Amino acid sequence: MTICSAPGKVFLFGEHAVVYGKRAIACAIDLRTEVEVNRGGNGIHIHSAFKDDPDKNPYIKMAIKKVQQYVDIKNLSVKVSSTIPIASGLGSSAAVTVATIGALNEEFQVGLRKEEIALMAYQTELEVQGAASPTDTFVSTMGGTVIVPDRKVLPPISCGIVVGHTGISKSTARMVARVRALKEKYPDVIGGIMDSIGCISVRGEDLIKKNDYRSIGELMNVNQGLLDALGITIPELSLQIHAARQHGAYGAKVTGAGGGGCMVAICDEKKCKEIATAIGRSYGDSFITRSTSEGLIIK
Ligand SMILES: Nc1ncnc2c1ncn2[C@@H]1O[C@H](COP(=O)(O)OP(=O)(O)OP(=O)(O)O)[C@@H](O)[C@H]1O
Ligand SMILES: C[C@@](O)(CCO)CC(=O)[O-]
Ligand SMILES: [Mg+2]
Repeated sequence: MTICSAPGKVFLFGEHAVVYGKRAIACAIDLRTEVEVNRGGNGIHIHSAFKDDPDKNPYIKMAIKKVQQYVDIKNLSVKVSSTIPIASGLGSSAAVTVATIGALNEEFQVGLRKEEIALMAYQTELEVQGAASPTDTFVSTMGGTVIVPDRKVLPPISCGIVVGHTGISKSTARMVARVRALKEKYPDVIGGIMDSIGCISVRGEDLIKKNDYRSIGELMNVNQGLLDALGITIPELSLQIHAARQHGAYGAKVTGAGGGGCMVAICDEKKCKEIATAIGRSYGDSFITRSTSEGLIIK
């Protein structure tokens, strides 16, 4: 029996643009998905409290298929438990994929290194979704603050992080397809927006190294303006974003694919409670979280 867990994430900068090779920066957060694998039984059985997916666990099944390229897995039970809101921009699909591959790697002594697990998890997301960047799977495997496609790992950020959750679920695959259609229709216009988002992430690396959270927040706000231009913000997310800014956040934006799901604000730690309350009053729920260095771990 092996148990592994892997974290969710927030994007500071670069979602959507990263699908086109632009730079993005994301932080692992202290919400996690735990996967327990047990050999034996009769066939492959998956148990998860999340049962809404019409495709019935596509990420877990694809993750098992990837590991089956290395070892014969016939009889197996997989149990999943998670504190990451699903289909909400916090990387729940990456966390369940990374934790599954990590647990199988350990249980069947496949010998994959962390970089290889991250790559296999990325290929899993790519096959299930049709399009994906390596960001979510890389940050979930490595923890800390990551820069993609460079695959740099920096320490966790040390400011306050508040997440607003609209409770409106969305599908990453569908949002990525919508942005792609817009880009194909107006390649010159949307291409320029993608370039600008990439520039923000390039500036962001230096600011993160200097712990300049005020400037990081300023650029998160600029990034949000560009995400809005891509059409991925909904009114409920805008309410939460503006509530966070009005109550002293350094910056606030959508995290992940948009179309619903979550926004993220960064702030002085002392301001977290006030901002979380303001977000919750504007729409949906909110919670305070932390950036973590703990990526994929074996329990
Ligand atoms: N605990 C879980 N158990 C089983 N499947 C899960 C679990 N968590 C996530 N999933 C799978 O991930 C899918 C949601 O992935 P999706 O990429 O749309 O959203 P997300 O990863 O939460 O957000 P984002 O990709 O924007 O960060 C679910 O439909 C389900 O297939
Ligand atoms: C929208 C997107 O950029 C972020 C999803 O968390 C898709 C991806 O990077 O795979
Ligand atoms: Mg996902």
